[in-house]
Amino acid sequence: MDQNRIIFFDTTLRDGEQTPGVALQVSEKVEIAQNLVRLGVDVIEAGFPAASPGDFKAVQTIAREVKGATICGLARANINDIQKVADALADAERSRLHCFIATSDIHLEYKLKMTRAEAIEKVKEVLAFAKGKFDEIEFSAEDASRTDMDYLCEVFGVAIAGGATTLNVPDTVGYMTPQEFADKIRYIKEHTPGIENAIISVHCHDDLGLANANTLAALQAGARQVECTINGLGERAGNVGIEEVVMSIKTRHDIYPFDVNIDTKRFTRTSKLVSRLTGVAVPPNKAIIGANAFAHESGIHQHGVLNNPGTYEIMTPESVGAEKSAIVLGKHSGKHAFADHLVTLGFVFDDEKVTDLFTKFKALADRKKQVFDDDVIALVMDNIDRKRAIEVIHHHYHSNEFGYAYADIRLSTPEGIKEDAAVGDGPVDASLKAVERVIEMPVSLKDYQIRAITAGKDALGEATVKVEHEGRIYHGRGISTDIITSSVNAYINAVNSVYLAKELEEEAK
Ligand SMILES: CC(=O)SCCNC(=O)CCNC(=O)[C@H](O)C(C)(C)COP(=O)(O)OP(=O)(O)OC[C@H]1O[C@@H](n2cnc3c(N)ncnc32)[C@H](O)[C@@H]1OP(=O)(O)O
Ligand SMILES: CC(C)C(=O)C(=O)O
Repeated sequence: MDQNRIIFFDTTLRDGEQTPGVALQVSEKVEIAQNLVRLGVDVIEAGFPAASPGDFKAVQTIAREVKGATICGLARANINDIQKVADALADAERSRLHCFIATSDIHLEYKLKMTRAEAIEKVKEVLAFAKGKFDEIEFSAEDASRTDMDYLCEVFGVAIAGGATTLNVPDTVGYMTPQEFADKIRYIKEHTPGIENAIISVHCHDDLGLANANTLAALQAGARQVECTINGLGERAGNVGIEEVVMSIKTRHDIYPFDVNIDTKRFTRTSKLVSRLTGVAVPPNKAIIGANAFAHESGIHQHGVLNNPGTYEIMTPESVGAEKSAIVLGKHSGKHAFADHLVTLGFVFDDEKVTDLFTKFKALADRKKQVFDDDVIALVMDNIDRKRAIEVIHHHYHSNEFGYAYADIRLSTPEGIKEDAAVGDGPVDASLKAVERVIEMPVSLKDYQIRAITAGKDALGEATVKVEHEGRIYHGRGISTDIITSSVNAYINAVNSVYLAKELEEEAK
């Protein structure tokens, strides 16, 4: 294999599942594994078969159904665990045993209650048992980064003699710093018998927020396998996220001249899938996959990005499969971004009018965390003396405990006052259907979200909707203590945006 090719070993389904509160079903693990193959990972650590019958089943099912990557199972240094991995991986296209034992003095003394010599004997014994049962054997020295270096090299030498071809150096407790970790990898390369025929792997935890920096430093020092997870999931502060390592290599290829075989355009969708199935939300400010990774809120940045995204973006959102850069209007936004946004909403004004609206926008933004499209539309409407096309005159609904709901609505529309009624699955569905019947405009609901924006029993509920009309997306937002009213208002606001855009288009002709 190419000397600079990095092997990606994904452990979302094993260390990632050790994230507190996460327990995946077999079918969910298979779905994630299939997506990992599409992403291009080389090895999938599908689980720890001795941990539970469910984990055994998951590893076995993935081994049977998921082709295109090596399937790996974790085992302690004991015969029973290794036999379970062998049984679970019997039908794998290519199988790998990942056998580990802790080697630091603190783990040996307090956890395993073994001497250094006994641990070495254990490695010899279990690898002799494993020999011939797998296509590949990986050996990990748990807590390697806090292990005496000469002892670590001795254990690795024994593992290589026992048939291991990948030697993993876990920074189990995320204690390393980049320079120090790189020095350890070089030391291992220079002092481990037989290492020239093996691959050095690293497995970095993020306890000090250094997992990616440590991984990259290890690669520079000669490691060629990276153990990682989707969304940086994993025990405690998690493992290094695959997207961070890959995009560091791709973005700084001048410093990290490595070859990777990962389809980076799949990062965002894979991240969303894993977040949905694990129930672990991705923080908005998370590098590469966070919702804000390509969002710009401040005027100076927005001005730069509008002229050339490269001023503030070191990779394109498309390269990681994210939606295009977002210009978020808020109190730090500037006039360039505001004027650009007016145009995207269909408003074209002279500079004097834009300046006047911008002053009012700044005053509004000082009072609100984020200014949405319908806030801007309302601001414009109030200042250009234009009536909203549709207003609610009356709205009434009722529903029963079986989910059946009825709603009627009376609206003032450009064609006069009109009313209609509808039934639906719940009061929101019935109310929006009633609105659709009245407005007779082909709009389709693309997104609908509801959230409480204040606390307590009288909390305000905010509904946001996205509707599509003739290939364009329009946004609407509504706020009320009654979430059905919020939803109807959000929908009507989005429809008003459609009317307004049409009016302005007509005027421009
Ligand atoms: C750094 C890592 O992430 S390692 C992977 C960690 N992942 C997990 O632990 C998840 C799955 N684990 C489990 O379901 C359980 O811990 C099991 C099924 C593996 C074991 O459960 P139990 O038998 O109840 O043991 P328990 O978890 O309390 O203690 C761990 C035992 O494994 C032993 N052990 C720990 N690591 C190793 C090792 N690498 N090799 C051999 N034995 C080990 C401990 O000494 C202890 O043995 P003891 O029971 O004889 O004292
Ligand atoms: C099993 C090993 C590789 C591990 O998860 C760790 O040390 O963190």
